[in-house]
Amino acid sequence: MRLDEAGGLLAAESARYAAMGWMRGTSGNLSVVLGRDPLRLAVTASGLDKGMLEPSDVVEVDFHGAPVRGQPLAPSAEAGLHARVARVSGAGAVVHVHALAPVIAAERNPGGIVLQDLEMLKGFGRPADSRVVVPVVPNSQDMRVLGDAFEAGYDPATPALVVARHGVYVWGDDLVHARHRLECLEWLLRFTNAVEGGA
Ligand SMILES: CSCCC(=O)C(=O)COP(=O)(O)O
Ligand SMILES: [Zn+2]
Repeated sequence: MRLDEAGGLLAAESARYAAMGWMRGTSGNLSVVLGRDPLRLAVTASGLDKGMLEPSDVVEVDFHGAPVRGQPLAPSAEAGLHARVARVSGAGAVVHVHALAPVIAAERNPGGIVLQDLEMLKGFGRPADSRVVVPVVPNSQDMRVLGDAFEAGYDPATPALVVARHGVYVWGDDLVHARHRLECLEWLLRFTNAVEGGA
């Protein structure tokens, strides 16, 4: 995929998440894989209102999340984790939002959030009767620390990571696949929070 094509897709998906209230302020970031050998991603630029991105508000980064050449905008501060997730999982797209339900669920379940016997698990790529543990890692400003924590608990069958007191990452074959998974996971976590008591 070309960078300009990726920019259009990332801007449209970001606007959609922002309208859902999952990218408040300048929070959240999205990426799509442009090529695998070597790994290249298009990632949203840092610090912008993700509900108002232009297709040019993206940056091409390498497998460390660093810009591949002189580009006018800085990549997302979390580009390094996007690249790590794409590299380890083989996903074609990684999405990160600041929806509230995942953060509340992680606060209550810092060792991992258990989801079980729910029809919506099928929208997360798992059988309805399965037992899924969504990993939770402590927040860090160092993407290598977050990446190491992600990789240590990585289960190829579970395409999500919750960063405590921060937000959630979900990945898929492409941006639409990742969105469908995220929408279902957010529903599952809202359900879990409600059953456990509270929001
Ligand atoms: C108020 S958002 C704090 C930074 C963050 O967690 C985030 O998702 C946005 O960072 P970016 O560098 O991608 O704008
Ligand atoms: Zn974030």
